[in-house]
Amino acid sequence: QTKPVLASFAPAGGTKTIKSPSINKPALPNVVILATGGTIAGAAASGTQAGYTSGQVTIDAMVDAVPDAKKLANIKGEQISNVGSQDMSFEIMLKLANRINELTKSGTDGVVITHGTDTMEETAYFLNLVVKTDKPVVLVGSMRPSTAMSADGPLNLYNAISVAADPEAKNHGVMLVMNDWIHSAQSFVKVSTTAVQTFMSPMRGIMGTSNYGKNEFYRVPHKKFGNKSEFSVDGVKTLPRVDIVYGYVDMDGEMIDAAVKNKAKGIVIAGLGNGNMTKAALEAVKRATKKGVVVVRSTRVGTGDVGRDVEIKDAEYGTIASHELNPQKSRILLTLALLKNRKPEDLQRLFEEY
Ligand SMILES: NC(=O)C[C@H](N)C(=O)O
Repeated sequence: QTKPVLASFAPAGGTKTIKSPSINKPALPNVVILATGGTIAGAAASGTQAGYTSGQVTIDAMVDAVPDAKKLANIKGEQISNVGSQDMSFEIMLKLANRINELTKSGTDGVVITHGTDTMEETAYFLNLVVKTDKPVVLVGSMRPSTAMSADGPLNLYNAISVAADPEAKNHGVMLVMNDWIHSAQSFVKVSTTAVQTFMSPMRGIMGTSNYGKNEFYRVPHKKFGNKSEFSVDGVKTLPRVDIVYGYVDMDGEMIDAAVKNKAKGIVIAGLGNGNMTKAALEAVKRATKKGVVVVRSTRVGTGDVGRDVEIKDAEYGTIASHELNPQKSRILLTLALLKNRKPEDLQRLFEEY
C-alpha cells in the first residue's frame, strides 16, 4: 500500500467516527458526513503521481484537514464504505439512502456524502429519487487525491459542509458541490477524465455557487424529487437488472439479444443522435419488448432531449424515450421504475416527470 508523503488530508487512521469539539453548541446546525471513498479519500506516493489508490483516508482525517468547517456546523462522520466509485454498488447506494432517511428524520440538519466522481451522477440521481426529506443532501468529491499538489478535496469538502448547513439549501433535492459550483443531481454530468472542472450542468445550468462557504442559489430543480418522488426503497434489498447497450455504425442486435438472454428486465440504448439505432438493432429491440423487457432510447450524445416519435415510432417498437436523461441516469430511473409492474405509458410518464 502507498504511503502519503504530502498530505492535504492526514493519512488513514483506524477510527470510524469523529467527534466535533463544538458538538454541544446549540446555535450550529448538525451535519453528518457519510464517507464512501473515491479520490477525495485517495493517496499516492508523491505529489505529482497520476496513479493513486482510492479510499486511503478516513472521514476523521478528512475533517481534520478542514478545521474551519467546525465553525460552520457540528460535524459527525460515518464511514459507509471506502471504495473507488467504479466499485459503487446498489448495495452501498441502498445503505446510503436508508441512512439518510433515518438521519434526516431525527436531529440532523444536513448530510454530506463524500464519493468518487466516476459514478457520482448515478448515486446522486438515485438518492434524489429515494430520499424523503427537504433537508440538504450534498455529494462531494475531488479530482486530485489528498496527496497531490493543489489537492481540491479540502475546499470542496468545506463548501459542501457549508451548503449542507445552509437553511437556504433546503428543497433543492440532492446536490453536488465541487469547484465552487452547486449542481442539481438531475442535471450534472462528468465531462473530463482528469480536469478539476469536470462537472457541468449543460442543459439546465448550475443551481448556485459556493465560494469559501458563502452560498448563492439561482434556481431550484426542474423535476420531481425527494418528498414529491413516488419512488421508495423502504424494505428493498435487491434491484432489477438493467443493462446499457452502446450504439454505433453497423451495429447488429447481438448485444441487445445477449442482455435479454442474461435476464435483464430493462435495457437502455445509448443511441445515435436523437436515440436512433440501426435497423438490425431496432429489430432486436422489437424482439426484446415483445418478451416484456423494457427498452429505453437514450443517446450517446452529451446534451439534448431524446424525444418520442422523432425518427423512430416508439409505439411500433415498444420503446420509451429518455428525454434529458443520459444512459447512466436513465438506467437508475428504469431500475427503480421496474420495482413495480408498469405499462409503457406509465414508464414514459416517469421519463417526463423525473
Ligand atoms: N476523481 C475520482 O473520484 C475518480 C475515482 N476513480 C472514483 O470515482 O472514485
